[in-house]
Amino acid sequence: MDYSKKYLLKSVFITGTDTDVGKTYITAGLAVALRKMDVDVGVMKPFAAGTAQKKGYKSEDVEILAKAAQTSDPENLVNPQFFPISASPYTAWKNLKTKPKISAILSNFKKLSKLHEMILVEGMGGIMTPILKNYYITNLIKEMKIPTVIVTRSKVGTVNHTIMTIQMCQKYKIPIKGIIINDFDDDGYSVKNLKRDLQNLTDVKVLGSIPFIKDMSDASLNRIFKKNIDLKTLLK
Ligand SMILES: Nc1ncnc2c1ncn2[C@@H]1O[C@H](COP(=O)(O)OP(=O)(O)OP(=O)(O)O)[C@@H](O)[C@H]1O
Ligand SMILES: C[C@H](N)[C@H](N)CCCCCC(=O)O
Ligand SMILES: [Mg+2]
Repeated sequence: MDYSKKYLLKSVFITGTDTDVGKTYITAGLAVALRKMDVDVGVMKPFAAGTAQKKGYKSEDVEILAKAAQTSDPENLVNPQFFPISASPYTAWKNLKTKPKISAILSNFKKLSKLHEMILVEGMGGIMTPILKNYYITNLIKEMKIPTVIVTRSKVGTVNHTIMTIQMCQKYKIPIKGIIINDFDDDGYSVKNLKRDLQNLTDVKVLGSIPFIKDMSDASLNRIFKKNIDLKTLLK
């Protein structure tokens, strides 16, 4: 079946209010829970950066995502570009002279969309991470023509970051499926109050919150995400 037509709309970009907010952990958990609902889910990390792993996938993010989705899609399809420094694609380009390849990202996304019902695409850093001059994660999401989920922490300061991220989505006319609060900080806001305030201040739905995950096994992720995330809205 040519999924690219029927299911592309189901694909979702997972962005966040910053790097290290938990986009990989949340994307992995969503991939496991959706797979357990018999959704044929694929994963993509268009750009990855950092210290390359010695074995298997270069990017640890990609390893976590591929394991969660249990796909055997080739690495160059899932992660078309890896930069061996911890930086944005733009900075990596300026430092390493390797230009980010947007066309490869978009054509690989199309190929993956033909192989699965739904693709979860993990971003990189926050939504205004620069890829080229005047081309950000926002522009990439627009060209992929898919909605986004925003991952935010529960630490104090997250309200500002979340509102700024939402306002950038609105500026670029990117549909927002919802917010997921990654409540892995022990000194953050109460999730109940944070959910109340974010929804009141932004009119964007909070799809749920995820606690500190001790066990990244399938069974654990499936239990946590099924219990805490409104997957139906995600699949609408
Ligand atoms: N819910 C969680 N439970 C336990 N640890 C978490 C959780 N979420 C994030 N972490 C911790 O925070 C680190 C960063 O999370 P993660 O790699 O998912 O961030 P990211 O937003 O994907 O970052 P990047 O922008 O580099 O892709 C993880 O390596 C893990 O140690
Ligand atoms: C390497 C790191 N873990 C991320 N993958 C890349 C984060 C880019 C951040 C750009 C910035 O806002 O400074
Ligand atoms: Mg990540």
